Formats: sequence, structure tokens, C-alpha cells
Amino acid sequence: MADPTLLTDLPDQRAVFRRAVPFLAGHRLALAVTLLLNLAGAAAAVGVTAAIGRVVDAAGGGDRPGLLRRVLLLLLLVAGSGVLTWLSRYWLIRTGEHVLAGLRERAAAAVGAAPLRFLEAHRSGELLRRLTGEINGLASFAAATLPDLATAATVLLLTVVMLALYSWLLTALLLLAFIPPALLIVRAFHRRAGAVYAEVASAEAAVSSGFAESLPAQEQLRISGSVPRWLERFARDNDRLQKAQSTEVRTELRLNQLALAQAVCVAGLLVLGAVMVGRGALSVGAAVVFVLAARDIFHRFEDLAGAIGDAREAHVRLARLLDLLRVTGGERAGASAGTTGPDLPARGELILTEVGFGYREGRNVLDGLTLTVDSGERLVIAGETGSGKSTLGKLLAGLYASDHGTVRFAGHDLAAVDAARLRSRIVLVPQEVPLVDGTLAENLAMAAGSPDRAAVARTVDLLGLADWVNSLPYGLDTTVSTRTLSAGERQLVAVARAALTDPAVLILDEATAGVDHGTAARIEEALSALADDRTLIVIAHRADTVARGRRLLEMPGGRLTDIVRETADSA
Ligand SMILES: Nc1ncnc2c1ncn2[C@@H]1O[C@H](COP(=O)(O)OP(=O)(O)OP(=O)(O)O)[C@@H](O)[C@H]1O
Repeated sequence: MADPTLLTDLPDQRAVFRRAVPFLAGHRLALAVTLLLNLAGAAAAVGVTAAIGRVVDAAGGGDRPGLLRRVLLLLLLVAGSGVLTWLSRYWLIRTGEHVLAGLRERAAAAVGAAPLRFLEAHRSGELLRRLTGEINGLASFAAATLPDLATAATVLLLTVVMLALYSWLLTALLLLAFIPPALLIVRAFHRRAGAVYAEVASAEAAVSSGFAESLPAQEQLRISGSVPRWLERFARDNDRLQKAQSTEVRTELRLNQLALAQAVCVAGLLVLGAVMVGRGALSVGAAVVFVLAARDIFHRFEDLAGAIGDAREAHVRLARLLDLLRVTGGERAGASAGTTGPDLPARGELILTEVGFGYREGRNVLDGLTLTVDSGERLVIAGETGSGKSTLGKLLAGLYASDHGTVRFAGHDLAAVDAARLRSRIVLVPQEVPLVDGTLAENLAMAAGSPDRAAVARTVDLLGLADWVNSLPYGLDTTVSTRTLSAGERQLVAVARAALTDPAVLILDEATAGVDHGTAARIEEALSALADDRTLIVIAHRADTVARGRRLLEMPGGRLTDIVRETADSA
């Protein structure tokens, strides 16, 4: 079998930012404005420190007009730096929100268009975590930490440049004493952080998966008395998460060693500065600038180091999101936007040639299946439980791609046909019909071509479902969900959706198994009446449904082998 490409727990963290660059297209102007504002704000902030030094020197020299001018300049710089910093933060947050909204849309569309096999191969909590948790985490990073990080980095850089202009010797000594130990501490942190944050994200995903998958099964867990076992499994996942979070805290605490390096540097700077002022190599104002700027450097470095943990976490989140986009094809711009490829004819025959398919290596559910279903044919597929009937239905509907051979509709290989176009021609009504939370009308309208309310109401009448709809508290406007409608009622919704699509091929996979005989017969009659020339493939266990087909295909021994007999109706 052809395994789908899977998500990785610890995705590739190399060149994450370079790989994220294509997602910034369309935001370049906003990013350029943000960068300029950030530079201007940082320059004004650094200018404030320099202006204080000049005010001190003017005061010391008794230059009153000069002092007034410098005080005015200082006030201007203070006001300018405040306004510019606010503006740059605002633009950065706004741009970040736009970029992330685009990413969220792209990821949701990519997962929505991902092959069924890919979705089945992952725990739903894992996908949920990447679609919501990772993006929400990135959003809070962009709103809370990134602005501090950007300001701290720019101010740090410009402060060093300014200090070098005063005294390159003192600046070099300051940097030599502080930067190497600081970098060693940060590097040691970095080495551990990638794996630590990825483990936290993966453990969180396991906990949400446990909830996402077992909450809908609570009824079954109670019936079978399996709640204690479920709690044990949850305790294991929770234990793993708690250990991962403890390691995260211990790793982040290592950054506190920076405080020691700072204290040593401040002491050294004070002694050296005093000596240089004493020898006349530095003015008092310049010494003041050095002390203030050095404190600013340490303060900003601390901000940076404090944010490094968040930045590393955001880095892992971004890597996990990019992994999702890579695997689902969402990296390609416009990958899932609109329909592409040739339109499909309104009617056509379905031809399977040498089709092979399996879920697991070495265990084929279908093997070398060749079959032609003529346009307008009524075909019943019957067979024992687990023989592969639903799998065949999904292959015919293009929900799975075959491992070998081809499935063609009207001469078009389904593997190469645009999914949206395919859904408007071939519709599968499955055994289990999940609903989305919303009104009945909204759920019914989830059919190809997005039918309007009038079309929904017409179809409900046509299928003879008006009495059922009117029996609901608010008719079509009743809020429904998978839990509030019975299995049979959900099948009615799916059948109505299929009727709204008016497809060329309708595949009913035990689609009326959940409704009573009378309703089932009414629905099937209505469906037949909708389009006489529509191909109808009915997957069934029930003898009465089987008898209604014109041609019967059996799957003896768990393998669909050949057409076994024509039914009585076929004449
Ligand atoms: N998503 C899946 N992943 C792995 N194996 C699967 C999956 N879906 C079905 N199978 C396996 O493939 C085989 C065929 O399943 P399928 O649902 O097609 O049978 P079926 O004939 O429709 O059964 P039933 O009559 O019970 O609906 C079974 O052995 C089943 O366990």
C-alpha cells in the first residue's frame, strides 16, 4: 500500500524562518514600515541616553543657553522615542495578526483538502493541536513577545554603536567581558530547548487527542465499564506532559546564570570608568552615558534572553505548522483555492481497471478488481462484514486513491480530477454521518454548489421529509449536531445533501440502514425519481435492498471478485 506522508512529532527545525518567508508575500510593505518604525524608535531611545550625557556636560561647564538647547533636545527625543516605539509595536502586532490569519486559513484549507487516508492516519487531537494550539501560541508570541524582542535587539545594537563612538576601548572591554559568557549560557540553552519544547507540544497533543477522541465515546466507555482504563491512559499522558513541562522549566531556569555575568561586568565598568575620568580620558557626561547605556544593554539582553525561551517555543510551533503545511500540500500558494482542471461531463460510466488497495502492507482489501458500471445503471454490492464494500465505495467516490490500477469516470482518471469537480459528480452517502454544529439548513446546504435555502426547502419537500423537518422545534432553523440527531435522522440529512448535489453517480453505503422500512423505501423511490439516468450504487447487507438492484455484485470470501448474478429486477 502507498502510505500517506505523515506528520512528524519532532519536525525538521532547520531553516524554519527561511521556509516561512513565502508566507510573508503580500505583507512586505507592512513589514518594511514596521522595520523602519522599529529602527527610528530604537535610534530615538539610544539618542535619549546620549542626550543625557550632553546635558550633564553642559551643566558641568556652566553653558546655560547650551544647557537649555540640550534639555529641549532631550525632551524631544523622549517624546519621539515614546511615540515611535508605540507605533512600531502597533504595526508589528497588526502585521503579525495578518500573517497568522493567512497561515490559519491556509492550514485549515490544506487539512480540509487532505486525502482521507492522511486524516485517518493521525489522531484528531494532533491535527487539532497544530491547527489551533500552534497558531494560537504563535499569535500570542507575535502580540506579546515579538515586539519586546524586536525593540530589545535594535536598541542593543544601536547602543553598542553609540558607545563605540564614545570610547571603543571601553566598549570592547565591556563586550569582551559580557558577550562570551552570555553566549555560552544562551547556546547551552538552545541546544536543549528544541527537543524540550517539541516534547511539550507532542505531550500536549497526546492529552488533547485523548479528550477529543474519547469524549464522543463516553457513552460506550460507561456501558463497557472502561472508564477506569480510560482514566489510566489519561494519567499516563498527563504524567508525560507533567515531566515534559518540568524539564521545560529547568531548561529555562538555566538562563538565570546571565545575572551573574552582568553583576561582574557592572563592577568592572564602574572601576574602569572612574579611572578614565580621573585621568581625563573620559568626560563625566560620557561616563554617565556609559553607566546608563551599560545598564540598558544588560536590561535589553535580559529581555532578549527571557524572550529566547518563548522564541524557541514559537520556533518549534512554526516548525510543526510548516510540517503540517508541507505534508498536506498547503505550502503551495493557492493550493486549495478554487477548482482546477477540466470540467466533468454530467453523466458517464465508471470503469475500474486492475484496482488494488490495502490499508496495511501486505493485506489488500481489493486486488486486481476490474469492473464497468454503465451510466444510469442500478448496481447493488453485497458481501459479508469487513469484505471491503465501504472501501470500494470510497474508491469509487475518489475519497481514496487506489494503490494499483485506475478508477475512471467518463474517461477521466479520478486521481487527476479536481476534488471539488469530482464531488459534484460522484456523491457517497456513508454509513456514519457526522454533522457540524449549526442549523439543520446549514448542514443540508453543505452540498456541492452551495445550494440556497429555497433549494434546500424544495429538496426536503421532494424527498418527503417535510413532516420530519416540521416536527423539529424550529424546522430548518433548529440547531443540530451529531449528538442531537439520531443515526437515522443524520442519514436523512446526508441523503438530502446528495439530492441537492444532483450527481451523476450516487453511492449509498448502507445509507438507509438507520431508518425504518417505510422511510427507506420512500427515500430510495424519491432518489430514483430525481434523475432516471443517474447511476445508483447501493452497498447493502439487507436482503430487501439487495433485491431492488438490477445487477448484484457479491464479495465472497472477503474479496470482490466478479459479478455473480443478475437479480430478478434486471430484466
Ligand atoms: N480506515 C481504515 N484503516 C485500516 N483498516 C481499515 C479501515 N477501514 C476499513 N479497514 C479494514 O478494511 C477491511 C474492509 O473494511 P470495509 O469497511 O470496507 O468493509 P465492509 O465490507 O464495508 O464492512 P461492513 O459490512 O462491516 O461495513 C476490514 O478488514 C476493515 O477492518
